[in-house]
Amino acid sequence: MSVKPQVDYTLYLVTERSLLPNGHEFLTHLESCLKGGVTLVQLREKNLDTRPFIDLARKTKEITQRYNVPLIINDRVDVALAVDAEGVHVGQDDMTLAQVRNFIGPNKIIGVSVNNVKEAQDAISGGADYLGIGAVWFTSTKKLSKKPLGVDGVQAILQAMGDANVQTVAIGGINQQNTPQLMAKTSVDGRHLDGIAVVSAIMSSTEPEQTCKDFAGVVRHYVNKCAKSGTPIQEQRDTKEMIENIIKLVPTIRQKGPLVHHITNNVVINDNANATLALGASPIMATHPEDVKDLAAVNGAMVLNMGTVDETITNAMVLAAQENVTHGNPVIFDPVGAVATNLRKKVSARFLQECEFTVIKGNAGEILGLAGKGGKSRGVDSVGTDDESIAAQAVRELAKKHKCVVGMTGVIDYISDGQRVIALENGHELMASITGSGCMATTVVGCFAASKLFRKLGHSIGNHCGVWNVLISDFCHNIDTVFTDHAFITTLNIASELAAKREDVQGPGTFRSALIDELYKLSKAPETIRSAARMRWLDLV
Ligand SMILES: Cc1ncc(COP(=O)(O)OP(=O)(O)O)c(N)n1
Ligand SMILES: Cc1ncsc1CCOP(=O)(O)O
Repeated sequence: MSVKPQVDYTLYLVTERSLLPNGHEFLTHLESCLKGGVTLVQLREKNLDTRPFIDLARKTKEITQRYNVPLIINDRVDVALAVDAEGVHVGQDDMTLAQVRNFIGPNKIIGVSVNNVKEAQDAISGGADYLGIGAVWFTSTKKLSKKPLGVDGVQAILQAMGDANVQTVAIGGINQQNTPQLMAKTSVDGRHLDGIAVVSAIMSSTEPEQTCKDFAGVVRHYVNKCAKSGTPIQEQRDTKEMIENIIKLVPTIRQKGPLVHHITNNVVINDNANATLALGASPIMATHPEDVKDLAAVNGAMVLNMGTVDETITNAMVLAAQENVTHGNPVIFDPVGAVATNLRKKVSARFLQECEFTVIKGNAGEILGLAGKGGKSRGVDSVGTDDESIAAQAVRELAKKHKCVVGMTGVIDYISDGQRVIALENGHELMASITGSGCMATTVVGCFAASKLFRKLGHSIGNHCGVWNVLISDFCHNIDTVFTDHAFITTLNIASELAAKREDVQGPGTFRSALIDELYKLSKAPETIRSAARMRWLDLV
């Protein structure tokens, strides 16, 4: 009698033949994926009659068997039995777990789709071997009947599971850009995802072997860290390496021209749009809820700036944050004047409660205030702290609490992912003499974050794997990508130093124009950043 196979859930390929690139044959594509490190395969055929389904399953199993990788059949117990597949995956509307177990016996694997804590608990008590938690994000592969969970929703399910003996994968909208974020943010207190289940980003890849290597490398990186420490410890990377990454990424913004949707304050709309253009990204400054929804489907990043508080705009911003999260887009929040008035305190509290941010970036007064460390604002101007350890604690605690990257701008900028804190030391005092320089820093973070999300209408991310291979190796294997995004503020700070040095700059008015020019010049010749950038890690207890 066969025994239940040991399964490695790291990279679970769920098939969808209609997504194959032109000229790719299914079984050859599958074999490349297995060579690239796929550890589990699910044959998912929604429209195939029984006999051709069995034929395909048999051919698929011949290949998976050669790679020692288990084959799971989606929905169809009869097909699984016919080819002696290693297991079956069922959803909430399919045959029940108990019925499947009766048919296929105790030594086969059963996976169950879950979307909330109750479904997870039922599946666990019913004896599921693994849970497919999703959809994490919006996906065009499957019509979703429920709102995507977001990373927070996945984490809530994982946490509620405690130490239950069941494996977990996340599914839905997972691509190479959002995998590090998903893995890092869901690894808490010893519980973590065991892997990811991916359809389109692998099935539509023109370089499936490399794509799978990249995915598997990222997932393993986080799973291994978690196994060692309970919560993954992020390394303090060599700052020289970080600077080289910035230099490499700068031109990709212009190459890709990603859309960066801003809902920002009345004072800085024009400067924020021009800074976006100067870096080679494409600004759109739209506030209507209908626009917000459509744009989320094509957006590279969402920049939200609460400088002009107004109820309609606040509602649009909350909607924009939520819509963009369901599409897996980075959302960057600038809590302008967060603690300046009672109204702003209420509004910023609402944002933090209702939205999931990738990055929160504010001045010292705002960040200290949100972190409960006594920050003050005079109007929207910062009244900060000269004490580096207070600044560092504030960014770190806020980042940990909201599970995102937090940056505090000022003479020195402090950035944290909840563990590490880095100080960026470039910048010029004239920045404080023009309005909206902090908002411009938020825009710069948005442009860099967007440049890694190569969304094209109607195309899946998998088509851009060539570019991804370069980026993934630089950004994903060692670090949480969003952390590096924030270090890109360095680019603006260096632009301010270059602008201030110019002979034609006589004061704030000329400085403002020169700043945009220097940002533009840096975007064309980023090597200048190499000798100019100054950043250092802080060692905190
Ligand atoms: C690993 C994994 N997780 C979830 C699903 C979704 O299954 P289901 O809800 O049954 O939807 P369909 O895949 O049948 O459309 C899955 N297939 N795999
Ligand atoms: C089958 C399934 N179940 C929940 S989301 C999903 C589709 C995931 O596809 P993709 O990886 O292309 O987003």
